[in-house]
Amino acid sequence: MEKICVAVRVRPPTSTTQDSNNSNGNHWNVESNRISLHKPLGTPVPGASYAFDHVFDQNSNNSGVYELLTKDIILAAVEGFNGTAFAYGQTSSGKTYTMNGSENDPGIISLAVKDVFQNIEMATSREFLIRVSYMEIYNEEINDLFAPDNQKLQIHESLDRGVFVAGLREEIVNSAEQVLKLLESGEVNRHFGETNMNARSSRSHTIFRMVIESKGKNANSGELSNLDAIRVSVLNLVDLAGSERIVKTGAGGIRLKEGKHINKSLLVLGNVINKLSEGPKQRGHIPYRDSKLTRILQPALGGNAKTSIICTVAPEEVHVEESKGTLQFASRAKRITNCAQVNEILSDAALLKRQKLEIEELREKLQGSRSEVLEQEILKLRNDMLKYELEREKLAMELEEERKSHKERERCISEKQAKLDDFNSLVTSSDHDKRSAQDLKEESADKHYSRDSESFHTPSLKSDPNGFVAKRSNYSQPPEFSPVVDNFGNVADEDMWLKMNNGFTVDLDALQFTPARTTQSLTLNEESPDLSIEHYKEEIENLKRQLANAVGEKNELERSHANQLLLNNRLMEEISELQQESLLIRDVPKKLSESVGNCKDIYKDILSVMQSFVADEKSLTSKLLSTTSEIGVQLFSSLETQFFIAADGHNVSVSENSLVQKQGKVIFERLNETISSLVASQTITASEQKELALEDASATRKEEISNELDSIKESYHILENKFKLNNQLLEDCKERFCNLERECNILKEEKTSLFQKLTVSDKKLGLVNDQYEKISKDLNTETQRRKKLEEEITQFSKAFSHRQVSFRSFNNELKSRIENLRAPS
Ligand SMILES: Nc1ncnc2c1ncn2[C@@H]1O[C@H](COP(=O)(O)OP(=O)(O)OP(=O)(O)O)[C@@H](O)[C@H]1O
Repeated sequence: MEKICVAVRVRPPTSTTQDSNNSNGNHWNVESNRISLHKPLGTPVPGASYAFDHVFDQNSNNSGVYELLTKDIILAAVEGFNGTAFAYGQTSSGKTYTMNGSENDPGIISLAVKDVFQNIEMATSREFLIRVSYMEIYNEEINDLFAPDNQKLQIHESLDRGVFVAGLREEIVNSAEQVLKLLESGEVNRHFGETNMNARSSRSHTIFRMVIESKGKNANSGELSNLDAIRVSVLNLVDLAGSERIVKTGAGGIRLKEGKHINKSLLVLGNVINKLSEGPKQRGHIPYRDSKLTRILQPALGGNAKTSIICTVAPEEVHVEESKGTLQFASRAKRITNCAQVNEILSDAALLKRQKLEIEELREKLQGSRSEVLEQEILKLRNDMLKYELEREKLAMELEEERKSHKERERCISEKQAKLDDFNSLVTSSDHDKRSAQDLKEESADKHYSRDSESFHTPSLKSDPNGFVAKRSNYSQPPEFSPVVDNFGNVADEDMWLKMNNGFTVDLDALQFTPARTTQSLTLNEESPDLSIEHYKEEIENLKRQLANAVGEKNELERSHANQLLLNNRLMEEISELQQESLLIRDVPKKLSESVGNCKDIYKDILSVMQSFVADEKSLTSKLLSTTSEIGVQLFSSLETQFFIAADGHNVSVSENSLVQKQGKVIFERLNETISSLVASQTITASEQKELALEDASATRKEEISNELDSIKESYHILENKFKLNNQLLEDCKERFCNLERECNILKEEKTSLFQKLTVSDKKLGLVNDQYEKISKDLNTETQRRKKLEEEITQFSKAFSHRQVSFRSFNNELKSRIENLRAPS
């Protein structure tokens, strides 16, 4: 047995609260492992001093916290002990910072992951398998952070796995880096939200889980008991959502709903811690089942695990009340003792494990049903079992009969086969005996055997006189008929024919039997010598058909026999399954009887607690309570008896039923008596009534006033907050107005300078326009001048060509005159 390790960590004041913290109010003082509230002048506030295993002040870092609080748990987890570390505290007190850390100050989760892998590397004598999962409990629903589609997962409980979340994705990992990457991806799916208290407030409880399995490396050679065992430990690292006062967080809508769920589950956690801190005798029923969080953390709280809790505290004076609440929670948690032990599973117990699982599944299936339904189901299963047994016996008998008739048929077939063989041998020997000189005559004729001969295709006999064909053709008497081929199985194949007949090929298809044989050595024929060969043929054909039928029948029977065997095996399997199931079911009433016993104890506890609230033992309420208690206990006892009887393996007999009925009757009478006595006690005197009425009225009034006072306080807080908010808004507005005014002036200046620039540009534009018009005019004049010049050039070129023509004719004329002149006259 060891106590839970509890530490407190005070976070540094946040930038938004730093100013208010500087105000000279009460403050927390940390000294060694003690934290106490001090007045502004340093005197301690009475009753507000707490001691823990460790107290970390504002200057602490995550690795310091890890070293002192969590490292041992991680080492133990590698050695096979379950471990849990969780952070508890009001919203914005630094839980997520402690568990997840920051870039410069890695949190407990990443330090733990790295340490696990480092320790595994050092444990060289064992081999390890690590699985990780990451879930959140958001609005009392479990979601898988590694697989966002896995929502609303259910919690189950089994003998070997304990409490577990069904359907949660588990990743097998082999390095710290891989785990940290997975965590990063899971973090994206987590629910965060902004509140007045925390810009990034966790809206869900998260549980990061590592399952560490290990086995000795030399399992086969070493001592069986130690090395063959598999160690399985579960390490939970939990970041709880913070408790919050709705007024402070300013939550509404979704945030409000989340806040309610968070507070409710933390309240249940508080209740569980309260109960556990009371010690084993006083604690009674522990309400683990009241929330998913406590259900999952059940082994960590008073169970088989090493557990540490880090309670985070916000230093600001405004949070003093919440911080006190956290410290009280921590003080109570300190009293809890756990009993951690190495979890070892023997490998040859795997079958047993599976059976336990099946029993568990069956139990779960049956849980929630009422006892009659259970009994009916048991009866139904028993009936089914009997039915199956009967059916099995019937089938076994049928099978036996089938076997017998099968043997009979086989015997018939073998007899027929023997007959047929006899017949064949008779036919063969008779053929052999009746070889005749006719063969010799045919021998010469066969020399000239022609393949064209339509009548009789018989192979050469001379080629191999001792061969099969020759022998078969060697009739002692002149045959009128060729031998009868009884069975083509005995006839040589084509190659053989060729070998035997020196290249002569016989057409087996054309082989015919000659008609009407007169002599046969067969006994049958002796009795009826006139029997024709057709008759034999027919008989042989018949026998062959019979044989084929018999063989078919035999095959069919073999098939059905195999089917029957299969069916039989299947039935045997089903029956043994059913027998196992019925054995398991037989255990159910016993378990139910146990759980009814437990319920009875819890019920008693509840009622005794309720009675302790009633001051006057003789009051009506007290009487009512004690009667209810007795009735309830009796009811539970009858249920217990019922289940006990059922667990004994009997159906509830008539006499037992009447016993239960009697008990019911007694309960009913007791109830009637109580009601009448209650009614009687109501007739009290008028003065007593008045007194009571007055007392009631004053109590009610007092309660009303106290309620009103509470609501006024609450409204005052709300108004105060609103006032602060409005002031803040006003300040913001002023600042924004100044900013806007400044921006407006700048804009005005910009506008004037732009206007000036615009005028200058206008002037420049006018000048450019003038220049443009002038250039256009010049261009027109130039164009016209150019046109004129072109016309002149045209005229000049016309005149030039005209002159060129007249010059050429003048030249010609001149040339002819010179010719004339030169010519001798
Ligand atoms: N030890 C610390 N050193 C520096 N900053 C811290 C420390 N603890 C908390 N903070 C800062 O305080 C703020 C609130 O912390 P955090 O989000 O961890 O609170 P929480 O308890 O997880 O709140 P909630 O329950 O709303 O999720 C964050 O900005 C965080 O960085």
